[in-house]
Amino acid sequence: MSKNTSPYYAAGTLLNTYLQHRNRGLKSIAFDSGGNNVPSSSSYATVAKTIQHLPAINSILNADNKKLSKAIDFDSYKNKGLAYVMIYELLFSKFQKIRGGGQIKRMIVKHEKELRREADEYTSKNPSLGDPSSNFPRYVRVNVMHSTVADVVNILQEELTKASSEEGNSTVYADAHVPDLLVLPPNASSWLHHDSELVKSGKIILQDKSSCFSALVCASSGDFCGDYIDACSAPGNKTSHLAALLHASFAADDEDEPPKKKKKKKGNTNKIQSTVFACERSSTRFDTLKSRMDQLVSSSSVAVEPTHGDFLKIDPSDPKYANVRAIMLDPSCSGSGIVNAPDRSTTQNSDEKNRIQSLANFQTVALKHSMSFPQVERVVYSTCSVHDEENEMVVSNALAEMNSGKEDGSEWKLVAPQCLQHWPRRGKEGVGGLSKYQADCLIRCDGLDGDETNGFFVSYFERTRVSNDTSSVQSSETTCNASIGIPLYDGQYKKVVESEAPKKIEKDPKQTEESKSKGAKCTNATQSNNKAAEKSAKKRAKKLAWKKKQALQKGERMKKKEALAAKSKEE
Ligand SMILES: C[S@@+](CC[C@H](N)C(=O)[O-])C[C@H]1O[C@@H](n2cnc3c(N)ncnc32)[C@H](O)[C@@H]1O
Repeated sequence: MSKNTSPYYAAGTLLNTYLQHRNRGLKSIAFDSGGNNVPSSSSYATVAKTIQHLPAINSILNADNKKLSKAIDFDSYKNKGLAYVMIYELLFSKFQKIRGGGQIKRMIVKHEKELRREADEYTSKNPSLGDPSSNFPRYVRVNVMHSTVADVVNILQEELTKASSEEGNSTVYADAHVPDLLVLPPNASSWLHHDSELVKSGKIILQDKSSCFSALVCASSGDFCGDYIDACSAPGNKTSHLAALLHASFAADDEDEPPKKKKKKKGNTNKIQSTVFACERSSTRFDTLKSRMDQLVSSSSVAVEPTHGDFLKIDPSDPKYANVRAIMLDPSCSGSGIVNAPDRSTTQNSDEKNRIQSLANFQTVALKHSMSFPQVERVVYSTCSVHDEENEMVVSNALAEMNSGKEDGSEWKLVAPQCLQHWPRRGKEGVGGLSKYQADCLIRCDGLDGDETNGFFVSYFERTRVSNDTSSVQSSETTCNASIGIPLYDGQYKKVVESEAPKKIEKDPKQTEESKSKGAKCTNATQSNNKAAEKSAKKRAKKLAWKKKQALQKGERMKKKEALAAKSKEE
């Protein structure tokens, strides 16, 4: 077949290379070579979709003792990539036909009827074929640095009502775990996408639910003191989320400040209270990060400083980072949790195993590096992988290495994030020798097992130091979406009946007690003998007491008002 006769030639060539070097991943095969070999976006998308459908196509060809494979003479094709792409186009693409000409096309089209019959049978047995994430709700994170949840809900509700059929559910829900995260039906993607005005204006970010967990845990555990490092940050979804959460927290603190203090602070309202250093190694991704931060971050209390370079080469004693108390580490990973990743691999051949192991080695080094910053009290480590090697094993290895031979009395411990205490899917006990208590501190998500979000893993560590201070301060609770006046999402858009819903964790009562007391001890950075943290903890406790008093007084006033109203009604 001549190069120019098929519109699928480039896609077929790319797919052939992928089939020969699966361990490298489609993205790196397509884009790492650079120059003229970079495929067009439509060729890349076609190959990505064909790869998602390979199990289906192979099953169709091989059914009934390879009946259709023999009929179209599949084994004789040198350009199998091209044949796969054509079968995908015919059976699964929106075009439902093969464009162009050529001998392979003629062979396939000759057996179109039988191919379609087998495809229908396969689809009826695999309803979420190709892209199970198409059943996930559309998650929308409101960027509270540019807008308010109420304003965005109003706009989205109007759009959703316009776009929905009369019988369909057209409600904008609030997510039950992540503040400022809204939940729309899965088909909202047809009108809400990256070119939508709300996205382009930076008022919303189309971010999957599980990937919001890292910044949520980082910002809502411990005290909001000091600076932050986002160690591997491009394209910056988690960075901007962290900035937004800190911004909202400082704004709430300002509102709650006793009036006397507020007066004193006048004229000093534009003070940056926290800087997020967003580190990124890749130059192209750094450019993306920078322009997105310019677009998304606008706060008088939080600054994001994009930093181009290798996180592993940052000197933990560099004075620039002296005020950093928390690190969010979301390093490169296999992406095996992303359910619609084109080359998501569930079975591991030896190349895939080597790739995962080398990723895990890098992840462990990066986690240990985060824990080596002397003044850092909290580290959040996350991946969008479902492999134990990149998750529990990394956690366990880093803990073992960082806690051994310590002479300063400090120790890194896993802590269960308070903001996700009701999330049911936890880590795996026994992997890497983790105890049940430790595994229960970990968060896992599995999009293929009912979680309605991509596979994800989050671990949260706190450094505990030997301290004589026994005063303890309540850990910060996340602002709950229940208070914003829209209904909470509770699976209303779930289409697939869950046969294997995530099991609730049955807690060992003894260990639950242990975890409670350990959690209470460790959930706050103020546990350390770090003076700054201690001071701000006392401040926070004072503020909490003041807030409580205000709430009580408000309650009293309301009661009096009601009593007066009732009395005047009676009169
Ligand atoms: C999983 S992505 C991060 C996604 C990001 N947290 C977000 O939510 O948008 C990992 C990023 O880490 C970067 N990276 C990998 N190794 C690094 C290193 N040693 N130092 C800094 N960045 C690194 C990669 O280039 C990639 O952009």
